[in-house]
Amino acid sequence: MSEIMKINGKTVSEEKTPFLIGVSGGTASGKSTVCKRIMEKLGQVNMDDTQRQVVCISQDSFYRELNSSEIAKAEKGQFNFDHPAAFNEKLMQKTLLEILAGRKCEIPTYDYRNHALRPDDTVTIYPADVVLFEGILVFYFPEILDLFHMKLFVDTDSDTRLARRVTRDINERGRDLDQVLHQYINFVKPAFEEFCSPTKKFADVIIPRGADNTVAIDLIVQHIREFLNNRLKSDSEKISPHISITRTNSNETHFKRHH
Ligand SMILES: Nc1ncnc2c1ncn2[C@@H]1O[C@H](COP(=O)(O)OP(=O)(O)O)[C@@H](O)[C@H]1O
Ligand SMILES: Nc1ccn([C@@H]2O[C@H](COP(=O)(O)O)[C@@H](O)[C@H]2O)c(=O)n1
Repeated sequence: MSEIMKINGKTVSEEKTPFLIGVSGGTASGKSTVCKRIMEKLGQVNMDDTQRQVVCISQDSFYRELNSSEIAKAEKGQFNFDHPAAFNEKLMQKTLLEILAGRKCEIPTYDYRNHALRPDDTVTIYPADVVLFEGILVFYFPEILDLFHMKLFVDTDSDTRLARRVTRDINERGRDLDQVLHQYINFVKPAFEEFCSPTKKFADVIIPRGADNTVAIDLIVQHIREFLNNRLKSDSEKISPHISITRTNSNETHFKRHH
């Protein structure tokens, strides 16, 4: 018998509810890189999307649409993308609730060069056992904060973050140096101090130095592995035909979900 539980007033089967992990931290702190390392260590990277047990979603997919005057500002580094009002909070919450209810979702990808979502370039998020949701303000909105089963904060020195951000925004996001620095000094840094940094207190685990901190990442991976093994055990006790398990070596376990 599957347990029935309520998530924000909605009834869902606990059996299907993924373990939702929030990953926050300042810009360029290494949130995506930490998530990538976790996925790699769990053997979840080179596999078909439909078979993944662990998936990662970026909060950037929930930036709200800008009007033409806001886009003109954004092009000059004069729009505040680090303020909570830049996000579509309701859509973010609705999508996470769908995910927690074990439903398949379509999520748009974000185009940093044009400051817009790509509605025609969506990613399908298939039901998974563990979902990582990463972004600068994932712990800011109380109703979203409440949904996480585990909260990680990537804590990287701000000079290191600025240095990485300059290189990344120029090389990958089509920005020039003046624009990056103007945006950083006027919006990114003050908003980090006002909205992101205070949410560090909600974290269960703080990861100093981000992806360089292999000890912290290994501990988190171990915790996720235990969750997956327990779920697998209870699934196989019910003789589920939907999941198969392969152990490739003593440290790596590959899980496959058959839809
Ligand atoms: N430990 C690290 N050492 C060197 N470069 C890193 C490290 N972690 C991240 N980076 C680089 O810094 C930039 C930002 O990292 P990313 O993981 O995308 O941060 P975030 O998701 O927090 O914005 C990327 O170009 C990434 O390759
Ligand atoms: N059009 C946009 C949208 C967002 N940003 C910046 O991205 C940062 C968040 O992404 P990270 O990978 O760095 O966490 C945030 O600080 C925004 O300033 C942007 O520059 N342009």
